[in-house]
Amino acid sequence: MLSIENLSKRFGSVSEHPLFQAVSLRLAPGESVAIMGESGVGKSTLLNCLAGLEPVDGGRIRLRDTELTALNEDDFARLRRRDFGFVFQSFHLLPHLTLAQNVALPLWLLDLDDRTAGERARAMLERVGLGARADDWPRHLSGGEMQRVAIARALVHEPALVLCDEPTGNLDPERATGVLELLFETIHSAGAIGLLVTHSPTAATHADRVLRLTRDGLVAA
Ligand SMILES: Nc1ncnc2c1ncn2[C@@H]1O[C@H](COP(=O)(O)OP(=O)(O)OP(=O)(O)O)[C@@H](O)[C@H]1O
Repeated sequence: MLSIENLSKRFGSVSEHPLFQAVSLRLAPGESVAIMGESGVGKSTLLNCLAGLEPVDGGRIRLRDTELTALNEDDFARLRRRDFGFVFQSFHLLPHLTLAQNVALPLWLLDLDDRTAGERARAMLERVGLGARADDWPRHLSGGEMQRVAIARALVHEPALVLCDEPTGNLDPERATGVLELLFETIHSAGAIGLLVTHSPTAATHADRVLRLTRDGLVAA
């Protein structure tokens, strides 16, 4: 379970109006939500707060039994490696690693041995339809294929929470649909919680629920 209670975030002095406040949301394993909202309202900042990359000014975030907002940086970094997956607009594949090595990265960071990490990475690449390309290089892939690898990397360590920031922003509509179907199918079947930030109403329809972020919280879109 992910539980966000009354979250608020402010940049600048306390006299300034918060960027957003009263953000509350509960999501069970296997559930997903898309968050839309006008440019600059704080969608990416909200994801950064959830990932512990930005401090919050008020409220609480709990994931499973852990209050994330009470963790110190080191503990959050450990938990982030284990329980979070990320998919961004830019695919962030490492060019000097093969696809299998890119996907194995989160497992190496969790100290899995090379052999197990390699096997799991290859199995995950199979799931996203790129098993035959495991030893190929990122530069040989199309944008849609790169994002499939990024999805495999985001989910290979079976994270509890997958944060996606405009994951199909660099893809044409046809590729975007295929990638989103794969992304949400993989999140749901893994029993993970998916949180998607997007400007695209079409992309948002792939999530179970669509919400809009406002300065005063999340409302139905
Ligand atoms: N580290 C920071 N320091 C100060 N202001 C920041 C910082 N990060 C973001 N902001 C400001 O917070 C506001 C929200 O930014 P954010 O990127 O979260 O919005 P967004 O809703 O994701 O926008 P978009 O849809 O355009 O990507 C913006 O005005 C931005 O300039």
